[in-house]
Amino acid sequence: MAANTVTNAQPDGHNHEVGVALLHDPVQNKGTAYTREERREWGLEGLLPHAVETLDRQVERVLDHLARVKDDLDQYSYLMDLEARNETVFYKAIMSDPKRFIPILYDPTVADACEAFGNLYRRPRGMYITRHMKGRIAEVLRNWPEKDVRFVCVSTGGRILGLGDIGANGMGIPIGKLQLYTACAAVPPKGLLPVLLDIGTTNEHLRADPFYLGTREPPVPEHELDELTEEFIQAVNEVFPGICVHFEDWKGTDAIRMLDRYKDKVLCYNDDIQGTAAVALAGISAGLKQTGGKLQDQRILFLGAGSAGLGISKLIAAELQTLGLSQDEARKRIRLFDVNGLIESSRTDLTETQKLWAQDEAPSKNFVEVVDRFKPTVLIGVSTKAGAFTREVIETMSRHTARPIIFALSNPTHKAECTAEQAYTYSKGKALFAAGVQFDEFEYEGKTFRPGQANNFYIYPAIGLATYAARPRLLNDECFIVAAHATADQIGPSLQAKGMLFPSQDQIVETEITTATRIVEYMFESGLATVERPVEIRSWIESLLYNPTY
Ligand SMILES: NC(=O)C1=CN([C@@H]2O[C@H](COP(=O)(O)OP(=O)(O)OC[C@H]3O[C@@H](n4cnc5c(N)ncnc54)[C@H](O)[C@@H]3O)[C@@H](O)[C@H]2O)C=CC1
Ligand SMILES: CC(=O)C(=O)O
Ligand SMILES: [Mg+2]
Repeated sequence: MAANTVTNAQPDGHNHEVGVALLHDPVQNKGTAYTREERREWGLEGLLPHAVETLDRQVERVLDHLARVKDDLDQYSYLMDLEARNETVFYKAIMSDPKRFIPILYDPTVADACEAFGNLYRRPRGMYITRHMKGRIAEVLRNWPEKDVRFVCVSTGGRILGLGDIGANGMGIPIGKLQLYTACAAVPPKGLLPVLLDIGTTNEHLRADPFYLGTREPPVPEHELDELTEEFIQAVNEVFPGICVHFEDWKGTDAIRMLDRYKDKVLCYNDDIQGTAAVALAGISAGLKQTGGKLQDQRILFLGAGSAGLGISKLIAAELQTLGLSQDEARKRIRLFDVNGLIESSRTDLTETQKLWAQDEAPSKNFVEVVDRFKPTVLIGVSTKAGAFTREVIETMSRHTARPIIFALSNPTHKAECTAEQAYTYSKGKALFAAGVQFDEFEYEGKTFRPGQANNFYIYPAIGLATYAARPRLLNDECFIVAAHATADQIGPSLQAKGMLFPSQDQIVETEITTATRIVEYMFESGLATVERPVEIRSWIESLLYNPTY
């Protein structure tokens, strides 16, 4: 047995595992695709059934199996197991039909996977950095076997989708987000590291759950979180030089504070703030192409003024300034309404970032009243408040606006501010609608409406691919504005004619390569890129892509 599991030194200096160890290595394992010669060479004879199969046949088996699994969470579990057995088959299957698999690996099924994380747990994936490792984080990170890590997606679990604080159960999100770097933008999976920064959780129900896998403590106080994060940021940069830190699903105020602290110092971004902002800007731009309106003429109202709402507001205001408006004029076109009412200047509970958006106007705790008063042309839900876009809200908006643009971005499905059916019915078919999840097409008075999916997965994998290729010093807001325009520009006349606000998910890899190409061009033009500029950017990016093959 021992002789059957040792590693053999190869001419290229790398070790090649043999025997059972090889079959248990998901990156190298080819399973039934090993040829007879390979089976002899690598000590696999007798360890595999007789048949020698192609990769395509292996993928067919996966698809055939999944076609018979009814429950999405069961499909998710099967796919996670597949990835742990054979990464090549996993990505080949996912990338064969991204539209079908994005909702399984990611939003909305990943929400169920996170909620059941402790029950579903089978094997470790990614890294768990806890408060108890303070002072030793770099040492712990060195336990990760891959040395050339290019991205770390890190969450505290403090605000997972619209599910609130679910602590270490949130690990499903960094895992899923990084899987989409590969599935949607062909970023090689080798250098992707999911991390759960386990700072404790406010979730008493989970702390009492016997299957909970995180630290059973309330979260560390803010100053301790800041120290822990500072050490983490320094440690990942020391252990994995050139790494990009992707912040995901932190508690809103932590998310904003960390991005403000690190965006000009290290290569990092916050997907909920910047990625979401870009996808919203892309959707609004696409919507305006259909209505013939101009961004300068819009009145944009947000329900929710946390990391997503404030991030989108900032990027829209930046875009308006490039169109010639002053900062004040830009901000006047935007209103935010949070759990305590309209953000306006008499409020005493606002954060410094929220104060930037407070206008001198009458307070209100009544959302319909604010809709009636402000007459938004664009309504964006980032509140986690399911059903908040009531019939009254949408009817009031529709009275003032010929083609209301309505985005119900809160995730997962049961947190959306309204459904597609509600948006189209309440607006009498006038709304241009998108949600964080994909709603089905809807027939209204003989017309078929195609809701968009306004989800940051249209943006962050492209940012990832651009970053992977150009290795920028930093990522600035302009990278996200470029990404937004590149995404919107890919909705050509035929998609526009179908009322689509986002590109088709069938060709998501092509779409994100096109977006990444535009971002990389900007990175070279602005001096952010640190690698040598190639003659032809797109073909150079294409030469770097992951291709699931043996
Ligand atoms: N579609 C997408 O790509 C994305 C969607 N989101 C979703 O947006 C939602 C919010 O995310 P964050 O802004 O990061 O969270 P956050 O916790 O930072 O902010 C939530 C905001 O909603 C407000 N709020 C809560 N209950 C409310 C109520 N009943 N009425 C009005 N406002 C209320 C809060 O006061 C706060 O301002 C989440 O559900 C998340 O899943 C976030 C990022 C991307
Ligand atoms: C999509 C996403 O990033 C969120 O809902 O948090
Ligand atoms: Mg998120």
